[in-house]
Amino acid sequence: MSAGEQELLRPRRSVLYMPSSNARALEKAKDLDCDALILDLEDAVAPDAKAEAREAACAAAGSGAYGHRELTIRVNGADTAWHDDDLAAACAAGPDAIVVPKVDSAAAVHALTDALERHGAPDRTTLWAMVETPRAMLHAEEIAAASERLSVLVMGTNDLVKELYAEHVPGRAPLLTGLSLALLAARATGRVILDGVYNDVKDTDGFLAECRQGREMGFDGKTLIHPGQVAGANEAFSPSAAAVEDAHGVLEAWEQGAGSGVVTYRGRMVENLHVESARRTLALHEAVSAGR
Ligand SMILES: CC(C)(COP(=O)(O)OP(=O)(O)OC[C@H]1O[C@@H](n2cnc3c(N)ncnc32)[C@H](O)[C@@H]1OP(=O)(O)O)[C@@H](O)C(=O)NCCC(=O)NCCSC(=O)C[C@H](O)C(=O)O
Ligand SMILES: [Mg+2]
Repeated sequence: MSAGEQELLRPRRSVLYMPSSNARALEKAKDLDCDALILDLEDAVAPDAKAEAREAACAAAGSGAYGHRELTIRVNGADTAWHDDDLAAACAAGPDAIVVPKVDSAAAVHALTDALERHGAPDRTTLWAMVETPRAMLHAEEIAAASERLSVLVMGTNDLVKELYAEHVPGRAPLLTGLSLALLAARATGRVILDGVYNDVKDTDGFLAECRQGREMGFDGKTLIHPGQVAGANEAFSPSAAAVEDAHGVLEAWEQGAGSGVVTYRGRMVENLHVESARRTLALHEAVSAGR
């Protein structure tokens, strides 16, 4: 399996944001069952807390205290006074990835990868680009393809709703074009893509419905804002027991019909492309199980 294929199978079902200014949240995250953490310096941190939050995020990234969880730092945007200092500090801390908000062109990605090199970020530190503006939706493919260092696209659905003058509604009809454009770009370029956050931390049914929608659309996982959302996202973005059983059945039926280009399983047509999907389901299941 190539490095790119392995990257696509790394579980990122539950990716939890937390304000880096919140010491309690940083501590609590060490015991949460999420696949990845985004230590935020941007929206969740007040201007007068930015410097302290930066220090806390970098200390956390270098602490080795977060176990298997992928650890990332979200810096402030390129158009802010904090961006350069955030990038320099994050590069020195060397998290698994640096998350950058409001990336809207290939040129922006190039400027970021140049900055990562200039600041001596270790090779293991990749770039996660947040796509959250109309311009980013229209340029999603060139953003995703701009650098091999860019491994993940992250939907910023709050900013997208704001920029579109849209509204948050069940089913997300106003966002479907943008979500689909970003998904197409991620899949066309072999990148991972994470769905946006669900703001109402008390609305479990609404949250689970949005997880299901994201999974059905093809997202690899969901960004989260509260520990109470982790278990639901893990379940929604893991292959279910039924899907795993079905995948084994597809492979068995295919092997029994060796040589013929088409067989049936449980009354369904099975061709080579279905076998590839079944293999992916099993590989994902294995990757998720290995992390437990
Ligand atoms: C949304 C919250 C402000 C809710 O906070 P609160 O009411 O205090 O939550 P609880 O009392 O239910 O908290 C229970 C315990 O869990 C800990 N906690 C809460 N949130 C987190 C978290 N995100 N990570 C880790 N731990 C967390 C509390 O400390 C409590 O612990 P304990 O004391 O032991 O009981 C709050 O959840 C929050 O701040 N969430 C994160 C907000 C955030 O990071 N926002 C920025 C990212 S979203 C975004 O910007 C997306 C994008 O850019 C876009 O455009 O869409
Ligand atoms: Mg945003």
